[in-house]
Amino acid sequence: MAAAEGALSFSAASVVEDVLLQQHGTRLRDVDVESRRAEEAASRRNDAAGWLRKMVGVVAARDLPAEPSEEEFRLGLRSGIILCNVLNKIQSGAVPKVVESPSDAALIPDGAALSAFQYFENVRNFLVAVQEMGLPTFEASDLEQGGKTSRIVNCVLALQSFADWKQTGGNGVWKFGGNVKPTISCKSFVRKNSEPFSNSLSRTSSMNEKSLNALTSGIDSNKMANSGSLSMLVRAILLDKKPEEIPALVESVLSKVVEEFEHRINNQFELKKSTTNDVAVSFGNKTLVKSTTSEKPEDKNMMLKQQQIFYQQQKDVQELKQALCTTKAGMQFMQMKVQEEFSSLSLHIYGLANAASGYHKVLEENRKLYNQVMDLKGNIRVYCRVRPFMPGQSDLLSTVENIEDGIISITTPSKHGKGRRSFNFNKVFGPSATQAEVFSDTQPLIRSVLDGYNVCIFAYGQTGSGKTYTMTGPRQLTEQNQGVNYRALSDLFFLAEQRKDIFVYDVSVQMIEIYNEQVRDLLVSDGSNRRLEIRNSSQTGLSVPDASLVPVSSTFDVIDIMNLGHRNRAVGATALNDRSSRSHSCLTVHVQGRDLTSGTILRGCMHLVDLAGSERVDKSEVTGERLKEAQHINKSLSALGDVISSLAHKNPHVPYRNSKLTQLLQDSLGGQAKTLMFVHISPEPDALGETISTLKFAERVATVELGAARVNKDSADVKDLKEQIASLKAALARKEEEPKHMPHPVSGSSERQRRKAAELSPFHSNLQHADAIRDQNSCRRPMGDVGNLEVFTNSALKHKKPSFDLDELLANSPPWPPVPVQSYRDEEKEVGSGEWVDKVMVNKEDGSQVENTLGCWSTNNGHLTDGFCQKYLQDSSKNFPEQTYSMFMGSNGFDHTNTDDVDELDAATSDSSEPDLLWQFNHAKLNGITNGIASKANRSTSKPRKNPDIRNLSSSVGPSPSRKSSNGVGLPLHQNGKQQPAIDGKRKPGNRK
Ligand SMILES: Nc1ncnc2c1ncn2[C@@H]1O[C@H](COP(=O)(O)OP(=O)(O)OP(=O)(O)O)[C@@H](O)[C@H]1O
Repeated sequence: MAAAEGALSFSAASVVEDVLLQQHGTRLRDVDVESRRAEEAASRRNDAAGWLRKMVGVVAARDLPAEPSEEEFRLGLRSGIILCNVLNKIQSGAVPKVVESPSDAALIPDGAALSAFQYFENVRNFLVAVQEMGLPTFEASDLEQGGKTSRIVNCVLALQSFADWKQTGGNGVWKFGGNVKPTISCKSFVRKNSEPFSNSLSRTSSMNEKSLNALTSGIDSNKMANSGSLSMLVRAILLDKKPEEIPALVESVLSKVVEEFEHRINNQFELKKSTTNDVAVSFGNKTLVKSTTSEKPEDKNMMLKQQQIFYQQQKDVQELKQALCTTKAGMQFMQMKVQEEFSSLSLHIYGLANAASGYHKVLEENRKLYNQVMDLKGNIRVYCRVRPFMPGQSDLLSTVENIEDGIISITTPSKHGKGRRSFNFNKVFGPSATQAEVFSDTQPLIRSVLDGYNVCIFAYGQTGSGKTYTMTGPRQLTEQNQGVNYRALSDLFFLAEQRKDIFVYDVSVQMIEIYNEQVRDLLVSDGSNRRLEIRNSSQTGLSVPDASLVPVSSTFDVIDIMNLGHRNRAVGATALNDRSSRSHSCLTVHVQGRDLTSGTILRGCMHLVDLAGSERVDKSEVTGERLKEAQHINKSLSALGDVISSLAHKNPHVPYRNSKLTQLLQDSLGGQAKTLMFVHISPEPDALGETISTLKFAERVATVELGAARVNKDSADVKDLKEQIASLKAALARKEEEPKHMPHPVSGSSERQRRKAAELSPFHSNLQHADAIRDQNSCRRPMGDVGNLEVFTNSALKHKKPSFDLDELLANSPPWPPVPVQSYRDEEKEVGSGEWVDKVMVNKEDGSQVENTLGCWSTNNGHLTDGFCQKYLQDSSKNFPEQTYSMFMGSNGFDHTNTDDVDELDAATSDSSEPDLLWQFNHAKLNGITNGIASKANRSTSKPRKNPDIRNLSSSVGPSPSRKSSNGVGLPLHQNGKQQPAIDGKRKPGNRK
């Protein structure tokens, strides 16, 4: 409250006074309050001046008259000397240094100015001391003209009161007001007023004064104490008031005073605020505006406080600046760090980008290496699969004796009871192998397709051996028994998905069928049966550009597509297999991959071929249309064999155009293409002939085509052959002990036959050679002693050429396709000696072959016995099946056959005569032997053939019913279908079924 009061520039008394004047001014005018106030003020001034003079003495207070006017009073005290000295008298040392008036003012130049300054010091020191003593003060400006003298008077009188209190011993706490003697005497006041007024005033004063004093004491008791004018005013107001009116009056005055007080406080507060702002602004501008510097102590305090606040604020600002600097430095540091991290990150990213491109290169390299490994494994791989017995065949004994490490051993009957023949493949799957197991080794090829390679997977085998099962699956298809086709495509999608960050692949499929050498689209939905052309030089890169090309993106698409294909596929019923497919079906998957980084386009193509079964015509009991189908099938399979054979020998010309099948597969056979052949065999004993033929061919393909593995395989063969040569030598040595001459019962007819063939043939030049061969025949040994025709063939070659040429050897191995051996059981009965298969081969492949072969061989060593030749020729004269013929012709004659013309093919078979056949066979084998590889000379000499018999014979492919007699010699039939009489009369008569 004291602080608040100190800050106020007005007193509560003045406020009350003003309020009372405002409310009752008009009435007060009547009582001349102003004059009375002036009178009262003069009286109090005189009291104060008198007391001061008394205290400091008249001399010292020479400027202060005893009854001074307001002006005199102010000027008298203006130097502050009197006031300071009086104060020091009351309380010594209250003002430590009092600036005294110079004794001679003239000594001081510009003394007035200096004095004013010094006086101001005195006044200020006085006011500070008085304030510290708790006495009412005034303001320094009150000593100037216009100032409030009454406040100075109040202060002096309060000082007097204090001095009196001190003089009386200073007991208790001095309290201004309580100790103050009222300076206004009622008497003198009353003296100037009329009696009734005086009475009324005296009557109410005791009570009313108390009320108003109580009213004002709480507000400004110090100042009110000596405020005679206020008392007078109060009295004047209360003069005519009744006692019961006074509370309401007091209440109204009080509320008015509070209102006025609040109003003034607010005004002052506003004023202070603006002053503070001015000061702050001037401080901010670092110029201290003197005019704003209040000389009042409250103002000074305020200023000090403001200064403190200002300094505090400046300090805060400094601190903030410092914090800002620190933050800035921190930010710069962080920026630097971010920069550093950014550059290290860039380096890291750069490294990663490098690594990524390196990874790309590694992937590329990986792909190359992978494919190189695949190449090293061999471009053509051969897997063998054995079908399990069909339901209801549990009582049968399997012909498959053992399967181990890619070697399959087949039980074969021999003269000693039981023989065994082993074949080596890349892999052999037994009857219990699952579809997944079979496919697992195929998977790497799928990867190659995505790497832009062409792949061909085909299933080969006799009818009902499980080709369709391997490639597609059984009729009731489940996820487990899905075949290679489905798995290959889902693997393709899977790998494509895995590579999707590197490559984008488009996959589309075609499905076609080759039936009777006609290409049909299997993906037509309108049932149209249009013949399609195969164009290997097509712009689109598609072999069959007109076939439906259906984009696929999932295994489900593939299943749909293949279901459609299977519905459209020509399926014919045969006696062997009611689902036997008589056409080759080919699902071709075209893959185009775009490298997302380099933009390179890779194109791969995969043929998944389910070949038609190479069934034995006689067993299938087919005629007419079915027979025609069979002939076409065998013809195309032969062509496939020729192509593989040519590729194996790296012939400059590969006879792709000999069949639609090879034409179709041209891009996927040879070159960069990778080929996988699934060879299927049936386990039944009655399929043994087919099984052996199939396996022989397959082994040959595997041996020939395998790259790196070829050496090992070749070595095994060489070793095998060497052993056989050794055994042959031993046999020869034994034979040398026997009689030199043995009459040959069939030599005459044989000679006649051979000569006739030679005459009909345009190749007269070979006659001489044939003679030589005939001569050698007299030295042949019986088959039973020889054991294996192939051995002889190979041995002869070996003998002829000291440096062993494997290719040549292979070229002279049984040709492809291995045409089913006819009625081997019959042959077995007839021959009854030697290793079963080879024996069959000997018997079925006719004596001419052996005659020639051995002739060649004998020419060089001259040790073959007549007994052997006799037996052999005998056998050959009665057994000369056209299958055997075609087996040998397969690799030599198909490239000049008009394969498109089925009727011509039939005519060929019926036009053939036995001598022609015999000659042709001899000629072929002769050339085969003398030239090593199925010679070109043979082909070139065959080409100009004009003789229809010869042409037709050479073009006969596969099991032709017209040539397929029960005696197996392949007696020619006339066009009417009747068999020609045997030339030598020894051939078994009999018609084909
Ligand atoms: N590995 C096997 N497991 C079980 N059943 C098999 C297996 N292989 C083939 N089969 C069954 O044998 C029968 C003949 O098989 P499939 O039709 O596949 O022979 P194919 O060689 O395709 O005959 P074709 O040449 O006439 O088309 C079918 O009923 C088939 O389900």
